[in-house]
Amino acid sequence: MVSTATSIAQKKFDNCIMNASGVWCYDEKELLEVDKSKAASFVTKSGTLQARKGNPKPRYFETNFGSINSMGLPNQGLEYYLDFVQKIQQQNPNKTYFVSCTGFNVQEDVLLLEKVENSGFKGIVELNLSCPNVPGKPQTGYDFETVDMILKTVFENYEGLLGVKLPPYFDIVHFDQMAKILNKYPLTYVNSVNSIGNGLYIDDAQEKVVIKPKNGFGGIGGDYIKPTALANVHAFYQRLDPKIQIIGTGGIKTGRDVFEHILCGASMVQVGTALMKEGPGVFERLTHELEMIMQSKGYEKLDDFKGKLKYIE
Ligand SMILES: O=C1NC(=O)NC(C(=O)O)N1
Repeated sequence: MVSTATSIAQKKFDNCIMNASGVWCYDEKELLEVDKSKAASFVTKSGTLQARKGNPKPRYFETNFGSINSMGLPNQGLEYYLDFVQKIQQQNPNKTYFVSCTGFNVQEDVLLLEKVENSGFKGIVELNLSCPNVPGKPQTGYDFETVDMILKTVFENYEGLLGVKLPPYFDIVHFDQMAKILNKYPLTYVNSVNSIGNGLYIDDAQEKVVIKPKNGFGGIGGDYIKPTALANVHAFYQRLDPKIQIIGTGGIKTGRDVFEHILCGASMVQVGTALMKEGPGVFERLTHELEMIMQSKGYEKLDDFKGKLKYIE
């Protein structure tokens, strides 16, 4: 009998597949639907200090190969998500939940994590360092000195479980430099990747972009980004202290994609575009497909193949 169970920071999950922050996690209704699905857990939309309306619509568009979005961090505010998770935690005391948050500067990041600690939240925090869609705001994950300073400052006070959501990197030297910084801190996990920022999708018939914000520039997800996602998962798996686990996000729409992310070193995978297209039923399908692949290969548990990607000698 195969098992798709996994653990992050000794927190056990009966499955290794969950939602990606930003998808099906905006409000209580969506979060409850993911909670009731076959997903291992849920992560909330990145909460900011104040609730945000986000960018003008249309701000999300699906293509045959994925999606483009410039949501602009629409969210109910961190406290809404903390209150909701506290409530649902009472009903499921043995389940570990994830709350995502993001500040617009280090002071905000510290404030957000203070709010988390004061709320008594006992799950895992995902600090989003990679939203590409707030006009005028950079993707923090590409500013290495700032990431170093944020983590140094945050860990001076925060003592809970903390993961970071990173943008995709495209240069081996950047993997080296980023891993050197991340290895200095007691991180629970690194989540690679967020969308590939500032792509452009065009409607040829209308000769027009398909989303309104930023003249059509938006984060790319789906099939387009799987090779990049797998490379980032494996690059950090190769470089990070084994105490820092990897969550793989990007391009997952079949059990094979889940299998490949785990083969690259992921302990958990998150689903964005495919969840947006299919709804929370996607978790049951992906779990079944992964189980079939494991069975056909004689693997009983994730550790039988996690991180065991072979190279050509
Ligand atoms: O981190 C994010 N990544 C995305 O691709 N989009 C959202 C957003 O725009 O809110 N945030």
